Amino acid sequence: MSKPEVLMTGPYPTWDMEDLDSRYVIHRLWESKDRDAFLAEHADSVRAIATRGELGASADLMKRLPKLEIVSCYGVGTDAIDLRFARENGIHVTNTPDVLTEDVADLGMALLLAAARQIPAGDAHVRDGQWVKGNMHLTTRVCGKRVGVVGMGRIGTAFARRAAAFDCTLSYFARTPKPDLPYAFVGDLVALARQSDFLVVTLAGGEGTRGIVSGEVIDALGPDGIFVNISRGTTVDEAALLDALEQGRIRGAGLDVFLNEPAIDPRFARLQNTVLQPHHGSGTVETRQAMGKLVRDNLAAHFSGAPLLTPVA
Ligand SMILES: NC(=O)c1ccc[n+]([C@@H]2O[C@H](COP(=O)([O-])OP(=O)(O)OC[C@H]3O[C@@H](n4cnc5c(N)ncnc54)[C@H](O)[C@@H]3O)[C@@H](O)[C@H]2O)c1
Ligand SMILES: O=C(O)[C@H](O)COP(=O)(O)O
Repeated sequence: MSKPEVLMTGPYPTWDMEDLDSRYVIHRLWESKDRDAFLAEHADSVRAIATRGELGASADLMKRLPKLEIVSCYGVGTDAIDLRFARENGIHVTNTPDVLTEDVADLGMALLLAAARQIPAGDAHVRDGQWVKGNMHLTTRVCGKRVGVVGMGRIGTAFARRAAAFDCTLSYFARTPKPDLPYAFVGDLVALARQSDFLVVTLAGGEGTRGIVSGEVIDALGPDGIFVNISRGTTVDEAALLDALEQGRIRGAGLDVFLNEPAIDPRFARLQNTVLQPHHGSGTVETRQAMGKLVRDNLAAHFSGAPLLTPVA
């Protein structure tokens, strides 16, 4: 039997590419010189898209592939996939939940610690020879503080567990209370920010959460507050965040996600009170291997008629 044809929107690590190449005919969209011509050439044979969280699959792309059966996403966030179009057209969508949760939560904790304890500044103090001239300025304690988690899903819950181990007091904002969790539910995001020392965003992206962390929420966090975002850049009013950081209206931030990645607003690079990461929450070998395996297992399940492991649509 001939191999199913799969359109890939961007590359995966070598260990995935080798396996995918052995099982499927892979069409590498990112290598095409003329995207329209490339899609037209393979339109009648592509049965699957293997994509990444940030590349997604738009309705426009899916429309051009009339034989499309499944979109398998390397990432848990499906905000860049037009789920409505997929559902209306009977196209399956899968993602990679759970396998990345712990590493993303780890990075969230690392960003909080790095921003509060100003680890990059301490590193520079030692590295640049400033230490012999004098001691570094004092920083902010993390343990025992009040942490507000915005969006209490898998990653939010894993982050809260870590913060609890630092003896922090946890409260959270979600659409509905989670009675199984031993943390206080706060249904008003401004109120949550006002009563928190640190605000940590772990929400899903997409239109439902766009700009939900508004200027008002950031101001409510206050001049001693630290903001951490490990969700999507879209969840925060980024201009308001930048203004607040530049003007010292919040103490600092730890950010893994931004608008317009990777060409982020250059104002971020000039901030001394902010720790930046290149959307690397899931960026460990262990997690990326597990994510790639899940993408491949979902495709294999689909093409063998078995139930999908992690269906979204
Ligand atoms: N930084 C990274 O590298 C990285 C890695 C993986 C995931 N992520 C992001 O983290 C997000 C969360 O992942 P997860 O596995 O925890 O997903 P999840 O679905 O378990 O959690 C998302 C939470 O957001 C909540 N939510 C959605 N819309 C909301 C709204 N309008 N108001 C309040 N709460 C709302 C949901 O109820 C859910 O609890 C992903 O969607 C992705 O965007 C980032
Ligand atoms: O590559 C990514 O975007 C992240 O590592 C994981 O994807 P997600 O953030 O879409 O889950």
